[in-house]
Amino acid sequence: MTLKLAIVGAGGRMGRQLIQAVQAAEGVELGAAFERKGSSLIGADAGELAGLGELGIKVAEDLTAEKDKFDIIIDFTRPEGSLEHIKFCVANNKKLILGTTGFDDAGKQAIGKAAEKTAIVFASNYSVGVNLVFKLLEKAAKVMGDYSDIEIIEAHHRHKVDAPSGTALSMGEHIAKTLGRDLKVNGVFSREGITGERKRTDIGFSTIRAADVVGEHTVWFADIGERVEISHKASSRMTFANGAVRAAKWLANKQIGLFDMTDVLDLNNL
Ligand SMILES: NC(=O)C1=CN([C@@H]2O[C@H](COP(=O)(O)OP(=O)(O)OC[C@H]3O[C@@H](n4cnc5c(N)ncnc54)[C@H](OP(=O)(O)O)[C@@H]3O)[C@@H](O)[C@H]2O)C=CC1
Ligand SMILES: O=C(O)C1=N[C@H](C(=O)O)C[C@H](O)C1
Repeated sequence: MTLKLAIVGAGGRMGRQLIQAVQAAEGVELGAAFERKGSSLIGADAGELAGLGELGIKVAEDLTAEKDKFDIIIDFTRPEGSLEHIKFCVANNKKLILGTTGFDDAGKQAIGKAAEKTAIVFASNYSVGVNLVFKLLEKAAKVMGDYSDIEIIEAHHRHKVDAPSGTALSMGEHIAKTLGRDLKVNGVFSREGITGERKRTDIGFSTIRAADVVGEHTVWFADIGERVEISHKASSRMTFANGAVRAAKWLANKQIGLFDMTDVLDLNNL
C-alpha cells in the first residue's frame, strides 16, 4: 500500500524540497501539504510551490480537516509549530518525521513523551554523510578525545535562526557521551573579552552565518603538533529531503518510540 505523507511548512526552503523528494520517490505519495494559519500560500498548489507544475493538492491550514489524507507528517518548521504538530500526531494517531532544530529542554521532553504514544524519527540532520560523521566522531573521541582540544565549527545561510546548528549540537553530544562529559558543563558556546585559558575538557562551538551556505560542519581534535579535522559539507537541501523520505518509509512499520537517523540507517553497531 502506498504510504501517504503530509508536509507541514510546505512553502519553506525544506518544505519545497520535500515536495520534490516525495514526488520523486517510490512507495510514497503526497497526501496533503500545510502552511501555518493565515499564510498567503494557503490555497496554492503544492506542486507549483515546488516548481513541479500542478499536482492538484492545495496547501491547507487545518490538519484535522485533512487528517484522512495522510499517515505520516514530515515537519521542518520551527519549534513552536512542531510542538503543535506533535500534539496533533498524538491525538490523531499519526507518525512524525521531525527535522526542526532549536528545541529547548522542555520541547525535547515533549517529543520524548509523545513518542510513548506514537512513532517519531527526530534527527538534527537527515543526510547519510552527517550520520556517518557522528560515528566517526565517536571513534576519534575514543582515540584522541582525552588529550586533544575539541572544537566544532559550523556555517549556514544568513536566514538560519538558531545557533549553534542542531547538527553541531548533536556532534557535541556524540563526543561528550563518548568521553563521559556533559555539554551543559563542558560546552563553550561563545568567547569574548578576557575568557581565561581553555580548559582541557571544553568542547567549543563556533558559528558562521553567511549568504547561501547550505550547511557545513568541521570538528577539530587538536593536539600540540597535529590536528585531525572531520568535515561534512552539504551542497543541496535535497540530501536532507531524501533522507526524510527514507526515514518515513522506515517508520511505517513502527508503532511507538523515538528514533533518529542512525537507527534508520542501522549505524549503531558500526
Ligand atoms: N534535520 C535536518 O536535516 C534539517 C533541519 N532543518 C531545520 O528545518 C527547519 C526549517 O528550515 P528551513 O526550511 O530552512 O526554514 P524556512 O523558514 O524556509 O521554512 C520554515 C517553514 O515553516 C513554517 N513555519 C514557521 N513557523 C511555523 C509555525 N509556528 N507553524 C507552522 N509552520 C510554521 C514557515 O512558514 P512562514 O514562512 O509563514 O513563517 C515556513 O514555511 C529549521 O529548524 C532548520 O534548522 C533544515 C534543513 C535540514
Ligand atoms: O537550517 C538549516 O538550513 C539546517 N539546519 C540543520 C541544523 O541546524 O543542523 C541541518 C542542516 O545543517 C541545515
